[in-house]
Amino acid sequence: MATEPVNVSEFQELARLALPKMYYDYYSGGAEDQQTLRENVEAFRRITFWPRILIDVNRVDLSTSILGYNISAPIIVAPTGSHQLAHPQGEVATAKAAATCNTIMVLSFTSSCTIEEVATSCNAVRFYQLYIYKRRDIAATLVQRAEKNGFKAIILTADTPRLGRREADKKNKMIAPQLKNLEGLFSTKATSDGGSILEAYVNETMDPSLSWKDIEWLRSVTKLPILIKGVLTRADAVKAVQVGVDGIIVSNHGARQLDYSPATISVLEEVTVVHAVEGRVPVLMDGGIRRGTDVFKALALGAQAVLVGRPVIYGLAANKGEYGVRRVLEMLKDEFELTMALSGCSSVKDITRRHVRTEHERLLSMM
Ligand SMILES: Cc1cc2nc3c(=O)[nH]c(=O)nc-3n(C[C@H](O)[C@H](O)[C@H](O)COP(=O)(O)O)c2cc1C
Ligand SMILES: CCCCCCC(=O)C(=O)O
Repeated sequence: MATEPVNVSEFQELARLALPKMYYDYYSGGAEDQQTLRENVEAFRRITFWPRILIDVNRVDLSTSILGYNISAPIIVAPTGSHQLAHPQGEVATAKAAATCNTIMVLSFTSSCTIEEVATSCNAVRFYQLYIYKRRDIAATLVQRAEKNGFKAIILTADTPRLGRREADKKNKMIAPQLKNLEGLFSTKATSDGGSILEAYVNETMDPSLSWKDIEWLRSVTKLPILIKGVLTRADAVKAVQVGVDGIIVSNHGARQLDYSPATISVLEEVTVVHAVEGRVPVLMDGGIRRGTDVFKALALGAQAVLVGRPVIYGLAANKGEYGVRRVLEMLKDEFELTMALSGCSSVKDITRRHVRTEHERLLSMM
């Protein structure tokens, strides 16, 4: 592609050209038949707008706040692993872009750069994403390091008792992550029987017995707010509120875990995660956000903000580092701003359920 990308999706092809096949497949792939991977994007396309006219949109304010932190737009960097496979500056470049765009970065447990490197690189508001290994002391140590280094919340990813079946990774014999954070604490060596080494590593280390009662344990090792990532059902949303989490992330892990789980935008309201929660804690969502219109749709259906995974990596990988990530975030913000103006919303608070029509409503209207 000779010209500069004009939308977020165009970064994907640049990333494909820039990356070794093993890494590109790891970043872009989903589980098994990749049905949920396609659906995460397609489900947004089935939602249409009910725009309002003759409303003063001379000034459009995208800003919002999450857990009390003001951000320039409800678009946050999702936790994704191994950024140094995409660019030598890894998560430091990503964090700097998040800081420039005045948004939150969620640093992955599987980051290539350390908690300390990211913390000292810039002043982005940072949350820390946690996986819990069989060796619980690892989680406790990392949470405490994140807290000491100014991270503002813990995101517990709860959808990965084992790794999803990612067939490209099996064929490519995907390597295990280089987890610099674990140096001196825990080995990242693993052997596989000829398939994905990453998968073998995860299945050896992750604690599949993790359960709701462990939230209490996590509370006992940190004062930071705890958000649960991976909620897809009303029952789990209710449970999460009952056990006292400080926020919920509706996510299917970018379709990398259980194939044929629903597209996240389709359950955000439909499974009434939002209704179940009834405003008691913030509800965020991720999966398939590729346009500013997607951000608007997610907010109209009750999310307070969205997280963006692959597009950030593609921006990073297109040999552009911090600049590429910044461009991705800026493009999404620009498109979101235009969507607000064309829908008659001058602030995020003005976005309501009445601004969108779901597939379900369209079908009902035909009966
Ligand atoms: C390459 C890659 C690595 C990921 N690593 C993590 C991770 O370490 N922890 C986590 O909670 N989620 C991880 N995720 C899931 C993302 O946080 C997020 O849920 C997903 O990417 C959102 O979908 P999107 O890529 O369509 O935006 C990863 C996703 C990708 C694509
Ligand atoms: C402890 C290693 C976890 C690797 C999985 C990273 C991830 O969430 C993903 O690839 O998806």
